[in-house]
Amino acid sequence: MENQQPKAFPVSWDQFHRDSRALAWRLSGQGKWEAIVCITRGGLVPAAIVARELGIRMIETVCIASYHDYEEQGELQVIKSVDNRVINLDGGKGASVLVIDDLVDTGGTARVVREMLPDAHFATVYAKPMGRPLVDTFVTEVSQDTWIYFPWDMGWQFQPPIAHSTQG
Ligand SMILES: O=P(O)(O)OC[C@H]1O[C@H](OP(=O)(O)OP(=O)(O)O)[C@H](O)[C@@H]1O
Ligand code: HPA
Ligand SMILES: [Mg+2]
Repeated sequence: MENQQPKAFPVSWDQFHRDSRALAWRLSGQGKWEAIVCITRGGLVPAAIVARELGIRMIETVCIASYHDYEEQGELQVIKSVDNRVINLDGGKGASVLVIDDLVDTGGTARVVREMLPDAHFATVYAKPMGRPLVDTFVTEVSQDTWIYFPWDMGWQFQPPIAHSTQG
């Protein structure tokens, strides 16, 4: 599918690992969480890295899909909600829960999860300006007109030399 966003921010596995570990460092000074709720599918990878770094072994998922056709945002679908055993930890509003996703873009996904767990700490690796107010901790901000290319969506491809694209 053709890229709709003017700017591209490609992320390698190595960079994603470093950025997720940087997120864990930022979180490590901010409290103790009993459980991680990761927003699938993009949140699965940073959640694994943060869980390893912070020693959290209770991992729950909330399964949400909104971008059904790569860069086209469709209707937001909650495929699976948060289990009551996790919602009911520590007062029922998520005070001891860390919610993790790969990024916030418009903030639509984060808003839905915040309604489920209003007191949870919300963390993402990347944030765009529209979604940023919904996130408590993130690592890198990119502009709203940037598309982030994650390593699990990418493959090796021949790159034409720069000179070819600058020739008349
Ligand atoms: O802030 P928003 O505008 O809601 O966009 C951010 C969400 O979109 C992507 O998920 P997507 O719905 O594409 O599903 P995926 O995680 O399975 O790729 C991304 O992983 C975030 O969860
Ligand atoms: O910039 C993005 N990259 C990948 N997935 C996304 N889902 C929403 N925004 C993005
Ligand atoms: Mg997602």
